[in-house]
Amino acid sequence: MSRFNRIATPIEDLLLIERQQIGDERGFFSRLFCREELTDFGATGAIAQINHTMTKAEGTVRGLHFQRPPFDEAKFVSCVAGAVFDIAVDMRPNSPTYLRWHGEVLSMENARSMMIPGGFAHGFQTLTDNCELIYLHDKPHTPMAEGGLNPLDPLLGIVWPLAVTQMSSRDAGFAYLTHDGS
Ligand SMILES: Cc1cn([C@H]2C[C@H](O)[C@@H](COP(=O)(O)OP(=O)(O)O[C@H]3O[C@H](C)C(=O)[C@H](O)[C@H]3O)O2)c(=O)[nH]c1=O
Repeated sequence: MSRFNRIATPIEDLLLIERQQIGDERGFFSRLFCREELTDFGATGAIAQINHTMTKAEGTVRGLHFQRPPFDEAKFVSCVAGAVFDIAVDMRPNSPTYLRWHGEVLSMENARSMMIPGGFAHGFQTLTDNCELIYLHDKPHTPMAEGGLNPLDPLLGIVWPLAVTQMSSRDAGFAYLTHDGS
């Protein structure tokens, strides 16, 4: 019996994964990831790095980040405390949904994760204080390959649920895209 329910999104290959929680009087047990069941995670299927972030204030935006090929990484993003509006932007040049974004609420309560293939930029906005995210990456952090999109870029047209209360200077400094996506 699968521990994960896969939900398609309007962007091909971008999946929402619902994790089964096995509850009892003590609370619940949940499998955060399973390579055997989620074989389509990443090109290699291997987990190269696991990251954990805590974001203190509601309304904070982190992202939108990506790594350029050959370091373009698949990410499996789960919210284990609080709730976030998680966004992925399709940056695959030949994709019919190139530069389209899709967002989902990930929270401790809804036990949902986003499976984001390589070729996407990722970011999120916190919907509560004290949000914690766990990221699984199939490639290591490679600063020289890192790039970013401005979360407020009008060309992307991302509708953030809340007024943006905090953003790193790096994220705020990403240049807006031009109409050819450059
Ligand atoms: C990503 C990363 C960062 N760092 C260091 C670099 C900085 O000194 C510090 C904070 O990095 P940054 O400001 O890039 O952290 P976020 O803004 O949360 O970035 C992350 O959040 C967005 C939403 C993502 O999707 C990425 O996973 C990741 O880029 O951690 C590391 O040491 N290893 C890493 O793998």
